[in-house]
Amino acid sequence: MDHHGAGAVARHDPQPPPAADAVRQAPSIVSSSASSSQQYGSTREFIELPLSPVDGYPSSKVPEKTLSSVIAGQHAPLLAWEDVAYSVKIKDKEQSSMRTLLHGISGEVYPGEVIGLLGPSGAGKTTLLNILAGRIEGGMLSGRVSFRGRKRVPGVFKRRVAYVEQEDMMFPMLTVEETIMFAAKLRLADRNYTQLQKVERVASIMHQLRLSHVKGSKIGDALSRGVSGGERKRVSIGVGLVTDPDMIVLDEPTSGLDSNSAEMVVELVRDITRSRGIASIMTVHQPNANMLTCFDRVLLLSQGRLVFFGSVAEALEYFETKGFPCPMRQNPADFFIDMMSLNNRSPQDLEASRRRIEHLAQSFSGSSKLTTKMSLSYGGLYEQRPYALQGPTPAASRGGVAGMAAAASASTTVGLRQDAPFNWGTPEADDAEPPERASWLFELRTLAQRDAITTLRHYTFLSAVGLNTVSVLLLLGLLFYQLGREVESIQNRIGLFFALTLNSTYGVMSHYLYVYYKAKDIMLSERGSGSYRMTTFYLAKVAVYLPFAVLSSWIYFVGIYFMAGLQPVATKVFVSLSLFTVLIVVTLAVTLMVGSFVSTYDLASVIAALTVTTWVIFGGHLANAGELLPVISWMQFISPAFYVYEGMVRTEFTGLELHCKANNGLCVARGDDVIKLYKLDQFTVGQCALIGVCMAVGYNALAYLSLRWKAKPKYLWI
Ligand SMILES: Nc1ncnc2c1ncn2[C@@H]1O[C@H](COP(=O)(O)OP(=O)(O)OP(=O)(O)O)[C@@H](O)[C@H]1O
Repeated sequence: MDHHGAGAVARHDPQPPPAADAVRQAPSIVSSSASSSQQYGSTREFIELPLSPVDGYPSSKVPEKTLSSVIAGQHAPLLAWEDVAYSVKIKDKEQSSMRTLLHGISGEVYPGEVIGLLGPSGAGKTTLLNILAGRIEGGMLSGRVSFRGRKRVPGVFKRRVAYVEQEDMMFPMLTVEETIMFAAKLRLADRNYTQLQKVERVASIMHQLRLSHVKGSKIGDALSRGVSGGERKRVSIGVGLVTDPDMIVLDEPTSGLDSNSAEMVVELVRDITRSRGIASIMTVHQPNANMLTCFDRVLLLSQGRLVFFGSVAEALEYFETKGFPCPMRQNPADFFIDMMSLNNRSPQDLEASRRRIEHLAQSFSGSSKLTTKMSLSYGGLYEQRPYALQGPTPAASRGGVAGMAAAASASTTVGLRQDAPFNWGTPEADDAEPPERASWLFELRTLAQRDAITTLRHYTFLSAVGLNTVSVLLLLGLLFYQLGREVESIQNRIGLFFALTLNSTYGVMSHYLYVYYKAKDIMLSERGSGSYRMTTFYLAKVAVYLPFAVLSSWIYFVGIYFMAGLQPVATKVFVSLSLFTVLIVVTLAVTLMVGSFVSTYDLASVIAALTVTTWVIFGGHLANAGELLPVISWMQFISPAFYVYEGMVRTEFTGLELHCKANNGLCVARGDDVIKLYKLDQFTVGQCALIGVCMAVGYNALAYLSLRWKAKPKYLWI
């Protein structure tokens, strides 16, 4: 049977299909956020569904408000894509060439529909999903994608589409409720939603995703036990749902889950899709037969080519007409994957499988192109959607493969009137403006609050900082204990300031670089959805990290100062501590700059260590500041350690009277002479402090700019 044949086009007003007819369960509306236009599935009522699966095909739960209204009233696809092709440059030995990962893929998804992207490994599922979600970077992209009948506006699209990544990017130390609540606070404008409304929305999402019983549990990770993998995935979905999106895009939501959890995730996505009248597209590596029944349509990909796009029942029938019937009792998904996989067992098998895939892709491309053209180029005509908007009937789900095939024959293809012509040009006014976002101050407060909680619950980090503080205090305090005023104490005093400079810079870099990378990974994922601004992210980090860094270093600085018996003069203590604080601020800024600029933690830690080493080498202690070769002497002037070290040494030695044991002509009895001897008299203490403050401001500005530059998504849009 040719599904696209003109004979199959039902040119009549759309009628609810049998699956929707079977709906008899009255939904209860618990909240409403009607934001979309009528044409694109405006039934955005938050409809609470019974939460446990019912016997048979779950579409019996689909409320009339959603599926039937989608079919009867909302005609245009939510997202449509035409001739999408994608290639990347690959380097093979000396030569570089282009490799095409997707060959002219077309399709569309309607409100209320769940689409499954299936195919063997390497078929291009994730690539296609990323293109449709507006998350593809690099390479060459062509074709057209429309959202709500118009060309996509990146700023609007990314806030109307929830993208659930394969890796769950969440803070392990936050609870389930906190994770979704922070997402709600950051993504919903504080002007438009009260705190109570956000709390209610979060509670409702947790209820719908069956997370209420674990709302107080931590997310966890490989190092700390938290919620189960299935629950974590549902939290990721919940985070995406807080903005009440028009579509959810999920990359391998079942990966790493046991079959029960995987099924539950897919079923919940289907329920949410139906109840909210939104659309869902997901890649699933190997769905079982039950999961397959959750997909209204499957898009089968092999070798980057479209092999089939339609309901499972239609796919089975289609393959049968092509001479490939699905064996009895075989999971249709496994059958599809077998049909689309290259068989490497022997050269003959490989060739045969290659020909089969080629044949299937070619057979489908002619027919699919026809329907795509029909669906994209109408103008008030009655047109047929390639496939009816209906899941397999209850008979299909209960009857396995045979049931599905029977359902396919029995199904009535619904002709849909597509009133609104596609327009690939300028978006409509209401689609051009992104939804209002949280105010700058509210966002900063929320991010700082989240950072403070995650840092305070990061026990490994806190232990590392605590251990460093205590061990440095004891080690340096005892090593330089009560230096006295003998002339030998000059070396110890100089050594102590060097040790303090060295330790504070290494300590800050090593501790904060690691936590920053963890937070940056989550930020990059959240940035893809336009969750918050870069300024608030950066300032929140500084606002939370700086007090930790400064307080911990104050503890050992003040302790060591008095243990070593440095000059107990209030102004000297204050000036030295201030200079030391400036060094901590600059070091943190450079840490954030390296962390923002360098993509991987491994490389960043090497660069950070190199930076600190250079600072310390040119810090004025290891080499006499006045004796350096002119070609490298300038490096001391860009080292913050040099100014801080010089400032602290000058503060301590100014006015210091030392005792010479024997007057053998080598004794330097005045601290001021020591400063001259070490050539640490190039700048006054005030100048050192001022230059340090300027460096703190400059490095922070550079850190922010590099973050902006590197974190700016470079997605390709068509
Ligand atoms: N940027 C890239 N450069 C080169 N090759 C790439 C790139 N991105 C993807 N590929 C290749 O394109 C093919 C399709 O990748 P994709 O991740 O989309 O497959 P998939 O169907 O999602 O596979 P899986 O189910 O194993 O995740 C693979 O062979 C992959 O190696």
